[in-house]
Amino acid sequence: MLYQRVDELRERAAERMAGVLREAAGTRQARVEREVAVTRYAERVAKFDAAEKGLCFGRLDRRDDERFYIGRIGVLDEEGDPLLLDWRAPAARPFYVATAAAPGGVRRRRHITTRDRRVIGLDDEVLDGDAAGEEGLIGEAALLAAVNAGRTGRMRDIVETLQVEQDEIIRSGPRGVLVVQGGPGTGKTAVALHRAAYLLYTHRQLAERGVLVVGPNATFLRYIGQVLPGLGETSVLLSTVGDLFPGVTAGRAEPPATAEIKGRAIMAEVVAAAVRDRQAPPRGPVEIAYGDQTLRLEEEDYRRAARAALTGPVLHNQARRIFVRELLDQLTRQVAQRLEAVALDDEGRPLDGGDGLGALGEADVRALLAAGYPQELLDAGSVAGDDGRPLLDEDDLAELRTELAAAPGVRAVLDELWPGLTPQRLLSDLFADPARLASAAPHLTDAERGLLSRAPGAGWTPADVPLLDEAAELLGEDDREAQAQAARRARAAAERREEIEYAQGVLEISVGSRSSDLEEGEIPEILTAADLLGAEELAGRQETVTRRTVAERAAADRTWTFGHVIVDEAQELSAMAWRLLMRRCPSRSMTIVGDVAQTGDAAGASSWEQALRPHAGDRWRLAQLTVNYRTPAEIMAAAADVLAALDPALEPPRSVRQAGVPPWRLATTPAGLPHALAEHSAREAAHLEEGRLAVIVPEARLAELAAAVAAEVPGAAYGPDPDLERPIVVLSVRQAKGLEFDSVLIADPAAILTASPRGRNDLYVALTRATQRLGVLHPGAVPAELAGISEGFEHSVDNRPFNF
Ligand SMILES: Nc1ncnc2c1ncn2[C@@H]1O[C@H](COP(=O)(O)OP(=O)(O)OP(=O)(O)O)[C@@H](O)[C@H]1O
Repeated sequence: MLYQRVDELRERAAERMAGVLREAAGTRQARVEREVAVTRYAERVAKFDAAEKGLCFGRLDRRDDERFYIGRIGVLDEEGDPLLLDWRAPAARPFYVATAAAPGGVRRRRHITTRDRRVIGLDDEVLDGDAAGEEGLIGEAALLAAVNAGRTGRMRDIVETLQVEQDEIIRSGPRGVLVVQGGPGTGKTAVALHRAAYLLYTHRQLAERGVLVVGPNATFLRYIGQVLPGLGETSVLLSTVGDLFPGVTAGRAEPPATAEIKGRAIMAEVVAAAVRDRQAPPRGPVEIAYGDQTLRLEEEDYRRAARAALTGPVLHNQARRIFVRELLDQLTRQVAQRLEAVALDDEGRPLDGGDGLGALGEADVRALLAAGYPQELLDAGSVAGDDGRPLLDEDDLAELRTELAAAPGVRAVLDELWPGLTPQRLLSDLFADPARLASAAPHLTDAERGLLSRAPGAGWTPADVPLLDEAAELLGEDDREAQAQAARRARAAAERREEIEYAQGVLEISVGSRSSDLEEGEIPEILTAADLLGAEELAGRQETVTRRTVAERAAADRTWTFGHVIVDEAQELSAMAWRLLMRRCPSRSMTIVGDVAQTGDAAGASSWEQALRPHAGDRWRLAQLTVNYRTPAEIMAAAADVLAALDPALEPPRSVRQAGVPPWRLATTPAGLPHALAEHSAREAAHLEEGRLAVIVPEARLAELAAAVAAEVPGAAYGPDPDLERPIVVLSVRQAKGLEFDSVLIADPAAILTASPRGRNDLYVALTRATQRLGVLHPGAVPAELAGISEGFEHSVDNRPFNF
């Protein structure tokens, strides 16, 4: 019935759209109205399409005999009464929160499973007010089916089985900073994404500024990339911090120790000092070659100009305009005075022609000509008017000034004293010059400054991006940059005008021919772009694929501020990255999700308090997630040992189920590890059939061990941005963060432990990636933290002991 109704509504929307397109739209006003209507109908059609799979997944039977169906979208009948409630609607809420102990008017909750358009399963819970029947899980059967399902390399939405503690976070108001702390597998990522969908549905105005979702790397963003479009939401930009500076591709890797230094809060002061250093007074007077003359700037001249430039809170490049103007004024006066001095005697009378002009240099003569001195007066040897007064009036001085401003010697000195700077130039110059670094970063040690040093043009790293952003805030727009941007905008506007005209043509031809083919009232079966879109919209879509949505406009604009910002794996963010994100969200409407026990990055946070205090003081609220939906209890027990070694005060999350397969470990010889790993990878892969296997290895051994695995299992994915949809993928811990797999093999845990000061956190992350099976291969003795895992894998693949 619901699918039938959705089909009807979809057809009606398509029909209306076709009708609107057939209407003549002669005036501009009529065309605009047509476009608006067409866009609205096109959005409706798209929404119905997105909800096709699992349209309805629940039913609530109330004690008052009312019955509601819950689904991905809301659907009304002819009278406007609800047939299907959107999962985000307030009336749908009991589906997620009603329990046997607190049924809230609900008698029965039904989970409905569909495949294509057929119901293939029902699961009922009777909520009879019996507190003893309280299990703590909502829709247990549907939930367990979801968590046990094989993984595909793409995250799925969880609207059908959201749990109470998750629902509370998702529906929490948008204001202020909400921190969601939870152990591995507690659904933090899933909750963050559903919260984005909920906020966009409930607070429509958020769509205008869009929502930013920040994740740790490109692989992770691809992993979660389908969830929001699947929920019908597109006003969301997914990005890493490293991608938030338009025009810079932060593709270079660097040692973790360097990234750690770049992430420290003190780097804000280093960048500010680096900017100030570019405004430093010269040591002693500066001589400027100007034609065949030499002009001279005293330190005091510099200081006067700098004082004028820096009155009030101005940015470096804006201040430069004032500085340049002041210094040019001074130089103009200097040249003018010199001209007058050589041309007039002490009483202001013109000098004798021969002597006076003899004292003038070639540049002076040129300047005088440029300043409007009549050639004949110069020829006559006089530089003053008949009345004996100098002829350098305001206009003459202005011209002289223009000439000075264009003189290469003058430009070079101005550039030296107060250069126009882009963030890129500021940082390249800083990192390439030990003297600049020493001056801007006196609080770093020589060794730390050494780590920051690099040749210009080496390429940017993700940790550079917050520094570039910081610099951009202090520099303001560089003149050249502003000009280039204005030119780009003008070009884009011209191209867009052309495209609109072209699209209008396409639309008219297309609508004309289609409508003539159609019977009265018939709608076209296959909708083309022209059926769906108005000319302007069509032009917009053709313009460039990346300029279509709010999210994409936001991605191209460094100064864009978002309606809401969601940060995933937020524990990894450095202090400098936090500063950048806070600038993108002045309203501080933010959701921050993560687990401080999983922090692997040396620049990351060890407490939320420490990360957030500088930006939000104590004005942030904490919500906790406590149930692990990913890692089975057997594997979580092994991970808990590592967590206890990390900090005995930390509580592991409670697993929602057992897998029935205990984790195993196996000792190998150091030389035998690659071979053993490859063999076990092949066995696990064969065992898994449909699911996904991850082999997690120490970062330093990634290339070597991945090659060994790929030699045994062709098609295994690895590399900087591996394809997670392949059956086997070899990853470092850093790459595996936030991801999950049916089965996981960990190689050389001792090397993971010792690779960084946060080695235990890393091992904890690696151990908690599996949804079903876990094996550990350790060359030599087992690290103490893993001694609790039973040796040998008789419970695992094929019950045969297997030793290398
Ligand atoms: N209510 C739920 N119903 C079904 N599946 C769920 C539910 N909550 C979480 N899951 C599943 O549990 C798994 C872990 O979720 P998610 O990746 O969001 O956890 P996380 O807290 O971000 O983990 P980590 O900190 O390890 O990155 C996912 O497969 C997710 O779909």
